[in-house]
Amino acid sequence: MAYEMIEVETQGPAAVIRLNRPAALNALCDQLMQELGQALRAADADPAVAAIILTGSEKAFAAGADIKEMQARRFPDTYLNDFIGASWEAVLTIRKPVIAAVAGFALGGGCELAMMCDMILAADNAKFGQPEINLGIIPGAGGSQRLTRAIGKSKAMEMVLTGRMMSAEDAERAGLAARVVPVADLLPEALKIAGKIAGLSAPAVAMAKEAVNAAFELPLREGVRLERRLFLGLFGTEGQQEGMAAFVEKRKPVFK
Ligand SMILES: CC(C)=CC(=O)SCCNC(=O)CCNC(=O)[C@H](O)C(C)(C)COP(=O)(O)OP(=O)(O)OC[C@H]1O[C@@H](n2cnc3c(N)ncnc32)[C@H](O)[C@@H]1OP(=O)(O)O
Repeated sequence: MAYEMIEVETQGPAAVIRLNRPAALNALCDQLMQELGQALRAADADPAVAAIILTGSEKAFAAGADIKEMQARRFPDTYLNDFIGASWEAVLTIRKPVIAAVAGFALGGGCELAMMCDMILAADNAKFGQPEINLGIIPGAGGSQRLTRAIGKSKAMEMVLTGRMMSAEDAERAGLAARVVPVADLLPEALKIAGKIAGLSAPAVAMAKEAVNAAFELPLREGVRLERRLFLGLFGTEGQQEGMAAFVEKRKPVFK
């Protein structure tokens, strides 16, 4: 598939999707989001891919939705056409783990896109923010909800109400980013995570992802029930048999 605004390459068991619109700091215009959705679905369907890495440039993961494209939009067309609709939420429909490898600016829709991924690995120059308030709008792709759940009300409120950016170190401390690594190590570290996942039991990985993501959607009791069903369903899988046999036999498991 030929794309104009993203690049896709396979590195070992990982599909690396790179946002590539440098002149606009990877601003997320309609075309880019359409291409991203297609690339994500293709990687999800590819049996050779165990995990997906979504990244940008050293200067910007993405500086948000394309302001120049949004400038002329008016209600009620915005509501009737919901431009932040299916194409923005494609990443939420992907069943394989999606790692956001974030360097530089992750602002507005860029921060929201990163938060829709399963984990955020941050380069030490990453800057997260929801600066929509400076444009006379508010976050529209889940920022007010996901950021608040990730870092708590007070920190999220300060960022959303003032547009203040958060450094990579602060993002790690607050629980937004899993880890901070030197910018030069960002992709290699993301590839290491993908490699580790690729060596595990695929059904267990898929169910682990489903269970953790359910924590954002379900009340505790329902979430625990879902986890229990998934957990019990793994017994008898090749992965469970191999994993437990390997432990008992004091050897490394080999998952297919
Ligand atoms: C998802 C929803 C519902 C909403 C949103 O996401 S709203 C957008 C939120 N994001 C922002 O408000 C960030 C906007 N960008 C900036 O504030 C700055 O560009 C910066 C702080 C990220 C970087 O500043 P810097 O001085 O280093 O670079 P610039 O000269 O400002 O930008 C370079 C180049 O990129 C264009 N650009 C940057 N961000 C966007 C954007 N979000 N949409 C469209 N274009 C963007 C910028 O205009 C410039 O290009 P030109 O020189 O051709 O104008």
